[in-house]
Amino acid sequence: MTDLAHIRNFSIVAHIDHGKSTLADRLIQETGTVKDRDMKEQLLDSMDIERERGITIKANTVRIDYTADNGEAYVLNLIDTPGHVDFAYEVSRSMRAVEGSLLVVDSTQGVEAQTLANVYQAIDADHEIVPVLNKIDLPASDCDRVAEQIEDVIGIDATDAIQVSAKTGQGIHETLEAIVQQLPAPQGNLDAPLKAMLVDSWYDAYLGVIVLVRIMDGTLKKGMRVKFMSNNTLHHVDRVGVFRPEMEMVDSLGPGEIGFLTASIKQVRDTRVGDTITNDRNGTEEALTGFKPAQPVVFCGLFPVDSSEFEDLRDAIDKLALNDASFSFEMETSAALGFGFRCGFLGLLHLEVIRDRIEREYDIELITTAPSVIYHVYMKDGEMIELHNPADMPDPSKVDHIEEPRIKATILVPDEFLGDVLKLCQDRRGIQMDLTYAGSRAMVVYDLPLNEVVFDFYDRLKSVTKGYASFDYQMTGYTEDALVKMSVLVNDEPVDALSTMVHRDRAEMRGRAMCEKLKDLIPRHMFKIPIQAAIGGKVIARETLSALRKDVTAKCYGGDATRKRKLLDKQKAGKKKMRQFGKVDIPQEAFISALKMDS
Ligand SMILES: Nc1nc2c(ncn2[C@@H]2O[C@H](COP(=O)(O)OP(=O)(O)OP(=O)(O)O)[C@@H](O)[C@H]2O)c(=O)[nH]1
Repeated sequence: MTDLAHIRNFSIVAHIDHGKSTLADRLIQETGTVKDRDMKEQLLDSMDIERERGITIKANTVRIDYTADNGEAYVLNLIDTPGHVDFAYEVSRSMRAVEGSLLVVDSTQGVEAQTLANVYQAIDADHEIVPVLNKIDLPASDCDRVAEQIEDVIGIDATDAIQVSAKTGQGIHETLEAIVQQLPAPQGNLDAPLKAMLVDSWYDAYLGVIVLVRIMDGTLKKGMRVKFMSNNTLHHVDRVGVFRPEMEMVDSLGPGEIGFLTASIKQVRDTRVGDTITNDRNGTEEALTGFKPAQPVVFCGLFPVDSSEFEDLRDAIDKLALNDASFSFEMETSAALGFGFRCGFLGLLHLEVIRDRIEREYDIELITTAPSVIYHVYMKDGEMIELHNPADMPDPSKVDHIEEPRIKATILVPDEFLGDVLKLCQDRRGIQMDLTYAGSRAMVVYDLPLNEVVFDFYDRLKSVTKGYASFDYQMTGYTEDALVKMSVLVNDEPVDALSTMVHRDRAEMRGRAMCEKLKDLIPRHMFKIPIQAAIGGKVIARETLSALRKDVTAKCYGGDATRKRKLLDKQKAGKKKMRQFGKVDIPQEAFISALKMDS
């Protein structure tokens, strides 16, 4: 157990790609926590998928021993937090477990939307904040400008900001000294009953659920019985340890310390993030406050391309859910797609990550239906229905009104792209709330329907600003609007998986765009195929795909039989990725591409 005065707990807050993981690696390396030869790049991004995408998804933790220039030995606990907007909730909970933050800003870029969102969370959690200007090895680095920006936009003193290159190691020693000197030591009472915060939990195939904890008061010991206060469940603690970053068992953890416990817990769902852990008898009276479970906000259907893989998909989803309490699912049947699952996610990135993992780790090809938000449908009889799937929309004649979720979006963008950003937000039914400047960058705040953002807003934003805009959002609440369900009929058969909720004023435009897209995406068949968009019984847009005999072998006449066979095989493989609707084959990518808008 380490005495409180020699502990420093901190997190690193940054915009995506500003170098948070690289800095963490360097701190670990500089202190000899990991031997040089064991050092892999981006040590804390443990999942392959994270490494490939270069984003940190799960909050990770490491305990670092550091002997400071004053000769004293300190224990530094770093909790690494994710940087993407979907995981804002994970950021907020890990913030509560530490007393300070390093605010990392890329000195070639400056403050971005997620810098702001994350630093405000740190300020909310009463953190002491140490500004760090990273990437000073790059010629485009401009520390004075960025320090000024931090002061102007965030309002914290950046005169003593540490200048760092996480790449070369310059400034790392100064960063470690600042952690020890500027961040406060944790407080806590060793003699009080155990009070520990459940910061995070995940499933490990060997040890069961691993629970990350921050000890507030008292002692957590191996062999003791503890109570999870939210549901009064009792558990026998069979291991206590710390991350260095690999697991190291210890006998106990005391106030201010961060580590983990295992207690033969089978499912992540049995551990609520933010819960208070105490002794089974004579425990603490007061639980920690302020935590709520993460709520999924984006829903979509996942169906196997090959319907015989449904059981494999169920298995994959069950396993993924073991480790991800924020991912929800239930079985769904679609007339068009057969058996599958309706799944809920924290946001689009979360959706993509889960989808990729199913495809890659479990080798199941998926059809993903259009993402949808949760609508509140108020019926004339006073009932309110939460609509997760446009296909389940009740009879409109019985509906009184519909409410949709809205968000407050903050976008930071260089001046020259401002016009395009305003147009994009306007086109997505946005209401401008604020527009300010920080140097040559504009900060715009918009009130937008979440529905207009979940799909391809982020992609569009990146493309109209050549990647220079940054974006962050928060849910604000539900408001009523003129929303209708638009169905799509291919060859007169409704394709339920393509149903969407749209604003009445835009339905026609959307319907037309969707029919045109589908016309390009669906291959020609031997008969004419009408493609229609409809609201209720009324067709609002129509395209016709003309008939064609697609003879791919025509150009190989008289020729080489193997080439001919190869072409036919290739065509067969292409077919596998299609689904039949009535008599029409629709390729998998149509379900997503048809919904992308060009505005
Ligand atoms: N030249 C230079 N490149 C750096 C430095 N620090 C980080 N990088 C590079 O910047 C990119 C992003 O760094 P990461 O550490 O992955 O950024 P991050 O903030 O952790 O990103 P997320 O984990 O996705 O939030 C990587 O390609 C790094 O190699 C630096 O000091 N100098």
